Amino acid sequence: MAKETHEFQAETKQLLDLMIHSIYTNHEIFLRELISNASDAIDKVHFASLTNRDILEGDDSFEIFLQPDPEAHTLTISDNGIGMSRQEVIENIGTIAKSGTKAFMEQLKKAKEASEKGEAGSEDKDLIGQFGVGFYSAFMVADKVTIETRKAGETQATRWESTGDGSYTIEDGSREKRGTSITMTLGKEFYGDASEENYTDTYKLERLVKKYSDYVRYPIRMTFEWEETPRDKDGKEIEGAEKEKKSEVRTLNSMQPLWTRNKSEIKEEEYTEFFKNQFHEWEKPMEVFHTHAEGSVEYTALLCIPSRAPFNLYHTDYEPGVQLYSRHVFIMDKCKDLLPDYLRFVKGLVDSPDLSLNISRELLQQSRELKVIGKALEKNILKALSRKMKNKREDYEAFWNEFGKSLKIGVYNSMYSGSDTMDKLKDLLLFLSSKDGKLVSLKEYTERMPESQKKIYYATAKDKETIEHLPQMETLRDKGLEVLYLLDPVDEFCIETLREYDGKPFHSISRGDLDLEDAESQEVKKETEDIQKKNDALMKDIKEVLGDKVADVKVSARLKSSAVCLVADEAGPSLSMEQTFAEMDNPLFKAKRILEINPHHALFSRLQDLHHAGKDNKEFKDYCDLLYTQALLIEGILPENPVEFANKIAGLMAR
Ligand SMILES: Nc1ncnc2c1ncn2[C@@H]1O[C@H](COP(=O)(O)OP(=O)(O)OP(=O)(O)O)[C@@H](O)[C@H]1O
Repeated sequence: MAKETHEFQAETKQLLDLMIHSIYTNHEIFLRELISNASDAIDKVHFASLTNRDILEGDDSFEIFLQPDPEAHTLTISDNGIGMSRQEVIENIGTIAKSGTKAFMEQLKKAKEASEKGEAGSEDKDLIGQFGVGFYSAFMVADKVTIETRKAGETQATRWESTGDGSYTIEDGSREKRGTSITMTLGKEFYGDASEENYTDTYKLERLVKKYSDYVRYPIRMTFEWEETPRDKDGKEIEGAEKEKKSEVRTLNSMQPLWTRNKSEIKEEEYTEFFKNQFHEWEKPMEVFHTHAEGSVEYTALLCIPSRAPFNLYHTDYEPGVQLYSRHVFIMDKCKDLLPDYLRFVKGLVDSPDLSLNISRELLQQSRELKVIGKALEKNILKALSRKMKNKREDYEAFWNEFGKSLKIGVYNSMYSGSDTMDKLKDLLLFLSSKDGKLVSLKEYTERMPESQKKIYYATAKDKETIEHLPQMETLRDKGLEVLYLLDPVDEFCIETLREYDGKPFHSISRGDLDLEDAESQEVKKETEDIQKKNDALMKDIKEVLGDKVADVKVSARLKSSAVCLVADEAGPSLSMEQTFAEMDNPLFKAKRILEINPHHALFSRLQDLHHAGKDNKEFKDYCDLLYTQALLIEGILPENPVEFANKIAGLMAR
């Protein structure tokens, strides 16, 4: 096919521009990224060869080869992996289909700004791996990148070339063997003996491979050349003899998988490097699990809880799962059937001789062995979390802030899966408390409940301040009752799924009756019921005016200084759940709204007066409407018709 020139996608252009002009100083990681791509490509052909040996075309000595050329100022990284077809090159290299790219660019811009402001540490963030824009990192050091690739099983090779300036060319290539070679024509700061970052220097490359890619499972090889004075038969240099050129191909990486080594001999930094290398982590993991078991199923697991949640952890494009190996041979990436979904943030691998290499992935994912391993690992992780919560509270809270949402979603989902997940997770949950503004567990909450309190109270809103200003909070605050603040929409779904903790039911302060048991509250309740009876007609007429906006209108026992509040009926969704459903474009779930009016507020007697003048009186109707809209606003819900509301207020003010 003829040579074609293609424009990069607008997003790709932006990304390349940022890469090239980035202040991102850790250029050397480009090597790790390209080696990691090469290793992935070999994994793919290796795996395909398990069921189709022909794909290897007789070449099964997998390797990655580095070829620096100081004269031409180039560095080539070759692999005999799966390769790419012309179409795949266009799809994988020319376009960025990943939704993460935008987020990546924002982070990169932020890092740039932070570094311009001189904020410490801002430049070390290894953003590249996190967002999976690995290949493009080549443009940090190269003025031109050339790819020669041939897909295993196909005959035509493809050549791709770009200077990173907005377009690339693509044409037929001449590569004969399957696999990919990426040649970087290095920028002038990146070659030559005078350069601090000379990527044509074999010793520098060797050091970088040791540092970043030592555990890569395939040999990373390079030819070393040197000059040597010839020696005599006793091994002594021959005086005056002319130096001879020597060369040797050496393997740069140890290839010994870290997880096969003895735990006690592994340093913390080695684990950190490993997770950075293999799992695109960019900081030291929060927790590392390295276990070996020899029960009914033998396995070694090396897992970690990262120190930060990836930006897309809860998006559909996030792929959870751990890598699987059998006797150190890679089987698959991202096996999501090993651990439950609520542990989707756990990264790492499992290597087991009991996992079969030769069955389909579908069967493998349902295998008994995998289930046994998964259950054991889940147990280990939960135990470790529970220990952390008990003994290292600060660390646990750091974990919670990053990954708590996952556990809460896990509890909610157990409603459908019918599993015992809920029981496993309930003691690991934390919520913000009204007591001291700190995070509290359900156990801690119930242990410090006064005896007269029979329920666990909670309030929902977008932020702490809104809850603190809710009219309903006043009574509870006055009585010194602790309220859990549920600030994330998933919190309420989680609590509703649990229903109770240690026999104590959860109760929203914006729902049904508060059921306070103390003597004073009982008295208020009785008094409220009396007022309700006496004002039955008033309540009925307010309800009639408001029509189907509310399910009921009641005299309130929960209000102190505010005139009104809106609560939801005991059954059905709450107001905040209704909001969440509406945001999810699911407006069918509606809360049954109950308007509560404070009988001790001056407005109440005004309402009574207006009511005396007749329920069809316009002013009475306006008051009812205004009261309802106020209650909506307090809940953070916009009125359906803000103009009408504003006009009514204006009219009232002008009177
Ligand atoms: N050496 C290679 N051999 C075959 N395909 C490759 C090679 N290098 C890159 N690719 C293809 O190009 C795609 C894009 O690579 P890139 O490094 O930008 O992202 P990635 O590898 O998918 O993500 P990440 O860097 O997070 O692993 C790869 O997914 C792969 O399909």
